[in-house]
Amino acid sequence: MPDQTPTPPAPSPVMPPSPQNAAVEAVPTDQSPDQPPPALPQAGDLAALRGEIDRIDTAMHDLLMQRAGLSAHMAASRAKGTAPSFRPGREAAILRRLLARHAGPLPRGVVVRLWRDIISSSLAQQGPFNMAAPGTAEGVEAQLARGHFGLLTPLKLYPTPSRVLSAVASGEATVAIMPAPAEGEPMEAPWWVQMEAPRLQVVAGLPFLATREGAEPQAFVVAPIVPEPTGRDRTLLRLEPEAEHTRPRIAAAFAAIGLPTRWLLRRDLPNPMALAEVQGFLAPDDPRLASLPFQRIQILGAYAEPETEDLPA
Ligand SMILES: C=C(O[C@@H]1C=C(C(=O)O)C=C[C@H]1O)C(=O)O
Repeated sequence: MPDQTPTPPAPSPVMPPSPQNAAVEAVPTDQSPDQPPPALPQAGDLAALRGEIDRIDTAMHDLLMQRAGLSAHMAASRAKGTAPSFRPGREAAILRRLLARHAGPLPRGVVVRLWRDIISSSLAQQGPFNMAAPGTAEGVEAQLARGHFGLLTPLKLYPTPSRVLSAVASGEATVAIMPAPAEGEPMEAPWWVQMEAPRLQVVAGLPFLATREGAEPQAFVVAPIVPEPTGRDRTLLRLEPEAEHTRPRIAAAFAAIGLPTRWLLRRDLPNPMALAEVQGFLAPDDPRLASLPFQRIQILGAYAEPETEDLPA
C-alpha cells in the first residue's frame, strides 16, 4: 500500500499553545529526545491534519482486517482440536502488555475499551459465544458483561444468579457473569456454594480496568475452562469448615501456610461453607493446600489482577 509521506514541519514553527497543538505534540514516538520531531503537518493546517488522520484510519483498518484474518486461521485450525478458544488469561496479558507501553493523550480506558471489542469479535469468530447474567439490562452484571465482551456479544438475562449458573453448566451460555460474593447475600444459597467445581471455574474479574488502585472486582466470569496464570493473579478457594473454624481461625490457617487471605466469607446455612481469596495463582495440586486443616478444599478459579485507570493528575 503506497504511503503518503506527510510534509515535514516548517523550520522552527512557533506554535501558540492550544489543545490542538498539545494533542499533536503528545503523539508517542520511538525517537530519542535529541532527534527531530516526527514529520507532522503544522497544527494550523487542518486539511493536512485530516489527511493524516485518514491515512492512519486506513492503516488501522488494514491491521484490524489482518488480525481478523489470523483469528479466522486460528478458528480453522481449532475446528479439528479440542483446545478452548476462550483464554481469559491471554486476554489479560495482551491488555497488560499494551497498557505497559501506552503513552500520550489517549486514555488507558479507551485502549481497554477498543481492545475488549477487538478481542470479543475474535472470540465470536472462534464459534458461538454468548453470556448469561442475573437481573436486568441496567443491572451491574449486565453492564459489566457489555463492558467486557462488547455490545455485539449476545446476552441473556436470568432472574437469579443460580439460574445463570445453570445456564453455563448446561452449555446454554458460554460464560456466566456472577455478582462478586459479599457479606449478607440474599436468602438463596450464594452461587459460590452451588458452583460445580472444578468443571466450572472463575476465570476473570470485572471490570479489568478498575477506576482506582486496590478496587475489588464487582463481578466474576465463570466458564467451563481451566484458568491460566498471567503472572499477577488471585485465586478463589472454597472449603467446608468445622464448627470451631471461625473466620479468624480460617484466616490464621491460610497465613500459616504462607497464603494470607485477601478476604474471607463464611456461611453457616445450609451447611458451613467458606470462600477465601488469596494472592497468586494456585494449581489444584499445590502442596500447601494439603496441609490446611479443612475437610474439602476446592479451587473455584483464578483471575488476573485488575489494572487501574489513569490516576487524576
Ligand atoms: C483467538 C484466540 O482466542 C481468544 C482471542 C484472543 C484475541 O483476539 O487476541 C485472545 C485470547 C482468546 O480468548 C487465541 O487463542 O488467541
